[in-house]
Amino acid sequence: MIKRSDFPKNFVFGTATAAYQIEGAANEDGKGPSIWDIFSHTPGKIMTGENGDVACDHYHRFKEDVQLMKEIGLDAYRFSISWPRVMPDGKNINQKGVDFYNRLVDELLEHDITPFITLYHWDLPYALYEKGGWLNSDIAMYFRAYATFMFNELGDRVKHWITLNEPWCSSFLGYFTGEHAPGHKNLQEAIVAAHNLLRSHGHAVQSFREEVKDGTIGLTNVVMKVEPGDSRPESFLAASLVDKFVNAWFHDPVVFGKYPEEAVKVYQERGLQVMENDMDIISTPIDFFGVNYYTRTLVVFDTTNPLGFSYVQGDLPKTEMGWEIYPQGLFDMLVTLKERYRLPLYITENGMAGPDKIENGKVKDTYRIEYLEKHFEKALEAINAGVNLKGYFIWSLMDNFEWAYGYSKRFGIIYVDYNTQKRILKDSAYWLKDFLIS
Ligand SMILES: OC[C@@H]1[C@@H](O)[C@H](O)[C@@H](O)c2[nH]c(CCc3ccccc3)c[n+]21
Repeated sequence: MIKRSDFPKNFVFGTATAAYQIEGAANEDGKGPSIWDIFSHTPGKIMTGENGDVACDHYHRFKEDVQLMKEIGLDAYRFSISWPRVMPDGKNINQKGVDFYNRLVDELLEHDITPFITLYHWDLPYALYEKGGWLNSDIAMYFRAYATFMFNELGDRVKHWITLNEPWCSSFLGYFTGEHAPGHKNLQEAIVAAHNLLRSHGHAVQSFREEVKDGTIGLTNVVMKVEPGDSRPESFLAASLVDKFVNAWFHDPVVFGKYPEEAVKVYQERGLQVMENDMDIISTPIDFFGVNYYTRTLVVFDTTNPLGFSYVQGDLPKTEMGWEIYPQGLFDMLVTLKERYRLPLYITENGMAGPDKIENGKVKDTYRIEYLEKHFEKALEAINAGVNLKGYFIWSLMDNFEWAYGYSKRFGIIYVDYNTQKRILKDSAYWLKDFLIS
């Protein structure tokens, strides 16, 4: 049985959350609307018709939540800052919003929990969306100013920063499939948004080097293990191409200063415009990649689809999200990332949505314990294979607003009763507590 002491001494175990998914207080103390506030209030966008107005009420309950993290024995906590809470119009400061994050950071430090901050986890100030949002190249300057302000405000106490959470999701789910805010369905917009997201990332890293000299900064991507869904050679080709679009497209430019060749041609015909010195900014050196790993993606050759491929369902056991449980993919991707980019890595998200039910005041989420155990084992295997893996953040600390699924998907190791806001440690939290002292 795997033990915490099998991991390197300074390896950090933590949990991850995001502002819009847990804070609530959506219109309180001067916070401005984000694109997710508007999207979640737009009929038909959220499967359950719910929104993040209250969520887990973390804005008011953060002391209790930090106490629970301490009780479990977490080393670290990854959370995001709501840009429109600190800058309601995307530019001018709302001191009450800033004060909340100062209080949260101080509470974490008082409990010996290391804060890891994500600057952007999808909740763009709506005021900036009205100026074009990620489609307007000026967004990089707004993001740089926001990042610089936060580095100055919290950089004396917070030494680990992530610029963006999953630019692939922000651009392709937000601007191509339309499943996420702002709900556009335009491939050209998705490509432009992705480029501006990466430019914004690069500008924030440049500022960080001036403002927080003893800190580390990285980029978190969703990392999908893309495999062929059948044995046709064309499907192997399709899988390798999809891997370029979803994985390499958001890693290569940050390290090599160039987009993957095979994909550039496709995108240049669809509106990608790279200006002079964009790639130099995007490839400003970072200290680590954050890896959000959940499952594999199966792809088959498909001429009926204009892009030449389609996704297929695999036959492995699945979580409540319909995602296959595939721990081997975590090992494979950690090794792939290490060999290609030679950067330290953090698993910034891994976890599962389960059919969590309260029975006699307990949640017997044995399936989540097994899921975490298997993925912990693969992470350790990767470390022993030479991957410089520095930490592992479970998604998530507590059940929360699961974007287009509303509150119907529970990822937490802590159960949230949304009627009473009562927090109940699931069996997986007790298992983790024991693991962390093993
Ligand atoms: O869905 C669970 C979590 C979200 O709650 C987080 O906010 C977000 O960072 C996050 N990203 C992913 C992976 C996204 C993804 C999976 C499979 C296919 C496409 C995208 C899963 N999650």
